[in-house]
Amino acid sequence: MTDLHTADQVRAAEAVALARTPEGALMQRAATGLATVCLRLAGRAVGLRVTLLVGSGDNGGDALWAGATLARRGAAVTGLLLDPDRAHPAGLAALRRAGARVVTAADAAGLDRADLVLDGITGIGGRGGLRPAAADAVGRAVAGPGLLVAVDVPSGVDADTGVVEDGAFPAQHTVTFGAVKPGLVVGEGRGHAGVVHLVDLGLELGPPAARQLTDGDVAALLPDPGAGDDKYSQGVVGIHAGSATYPGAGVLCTGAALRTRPGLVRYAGTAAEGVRAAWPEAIVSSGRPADAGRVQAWVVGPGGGTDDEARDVLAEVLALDLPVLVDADGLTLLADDLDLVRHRSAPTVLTPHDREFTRLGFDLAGDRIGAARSAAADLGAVVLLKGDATVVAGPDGTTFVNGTGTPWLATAGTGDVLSGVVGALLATGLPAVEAAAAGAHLHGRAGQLAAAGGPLIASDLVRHLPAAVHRVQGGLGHSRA
Ligand SMILES: NC(=O)C1=CN([C@@H]2O[C@H](COP(=O)(O)OP(=O)(O)OC[C@H]3O[C@@H](n4cnc5c(N)ncnc54)[C@H](OP(=O)(O)O)[C@@H]3O)[C@@H](O)[C@H]2O)[C@@H](O)CC1
Ligand SMILES: [K+]
Repeated sequence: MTDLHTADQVRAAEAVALARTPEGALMQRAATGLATVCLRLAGRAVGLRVTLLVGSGDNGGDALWAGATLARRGAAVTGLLLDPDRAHPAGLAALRRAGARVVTAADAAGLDRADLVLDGITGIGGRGGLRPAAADAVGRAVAGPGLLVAVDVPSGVDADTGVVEDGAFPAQHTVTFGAVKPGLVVGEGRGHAGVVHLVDLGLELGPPAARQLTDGDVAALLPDPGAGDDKYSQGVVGIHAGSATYPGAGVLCTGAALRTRPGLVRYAGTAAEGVRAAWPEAIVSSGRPADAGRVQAWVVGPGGGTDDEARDVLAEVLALDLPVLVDADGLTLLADDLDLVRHRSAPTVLTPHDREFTRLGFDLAGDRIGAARSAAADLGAVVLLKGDATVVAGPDGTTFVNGTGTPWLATAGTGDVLSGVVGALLATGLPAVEAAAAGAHLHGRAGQLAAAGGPLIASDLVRHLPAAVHRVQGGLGHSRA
């Protein structure tokens, strides 16, 4: 599990640690970790041309100290001071002692010829868009071929929300201190942070603001069937998706459920003929969900249309005292009567993309974690807000950010697959927020595996689900972390 802590949480823990350690010790620890990662990434120090973009706070101090270490190892380091009078004094002295060049913005020629650029403009103390001198330095540095490494947080990225301001530093790697901040793994911030490396500062952090599951965490939520299990004990999922004219959503959703947890899948709906042809393993009927027989969780909505019949089915399923996942057309219908969800006592999982989220009446202004959380609290439901890094929030504030997403998943039908995966996990009896988070993780892993063979379509995802389950359980020679 990767715990995600906000800037305020890190600051509070740092304040406690600072009071217990000699002056400068924490910054030394951070800078040593930073230099170590840089050396590993660059593969050498001697002759390496390094440019430090140095802001006026402690983030700049980290860059200066790390630059001094690299210079002592033989790198040709240039420190560009964006606010020379306010550069971290001890860090600057160390850089000069190590023999590095120190320049100001007026004298910054050659910025685009570095092999490695360290962004120490702002960290968790940054506010808003970069100031002109900083933005100009970023623009010139990124025009070159150098490896782009952000110190703690890419400057211009909000550490908590992942909102990216114009001119922000587009890092390929981010070396972050004390804890991974949510803004490095969610929204546009994920793309700007690149690969995140955590340097442990030994901080005593409280409960995280959000979490990211690892393969090992998901494996623990998916125990293999035991000798005493039968098709019912693994959970029976019911699916109402697709239509006679467009059976695709029913076929994909049913297939995904079967491939995730092949206990028993019941399909009830008008795509019965297509689903039966595709999946002889499913128990298929064209009747109403309430008549489908024993079911432990329902999926309703994908490709089901928005007519009166679909509206009746949605109300009928939501009236059952069982976990229910609502997606796609079901969300469109739900937007007219959110009380259908608010009044439930059994768990509900809603899986909107951005447009469906706003259609439900919630604001989505940059802060995806905050938005998903407030919708979940308002509705008393688990909200899975789809995205490059899908956010899953429970009504009690429990929050997960998915780390396995791939842009290849942005193709038709992948949402139907996700609904089937999460529905199958809900039917096993997992708490709804964990079923949703684990489902998003598996769906992403299946996407990564499918995309390894080139562009993927949704049915490739279904085919790769067993391999994704195997992968998270430690198969294919991969570690679980
Ligand atoms: N505390 C600790 O123990 C440890 C902290 N550590 C490190 O400290 C970092 C936090 O340091 P911090 O608090 O000094 O803030 P920081 O991120 O450097 O930014 C503030 C400065 O930036 C400026 N500035 C603001 N916005 C700007 C903008 N848009 N564009 C341009 N400039 C802008 C702002 O200027 P001002 O508003 O004051 O004029 C101010 O001078 C943290 O991320 C980690 O790297 C580690 O060493 C581990 C130990
Ligand atoms: K930075």
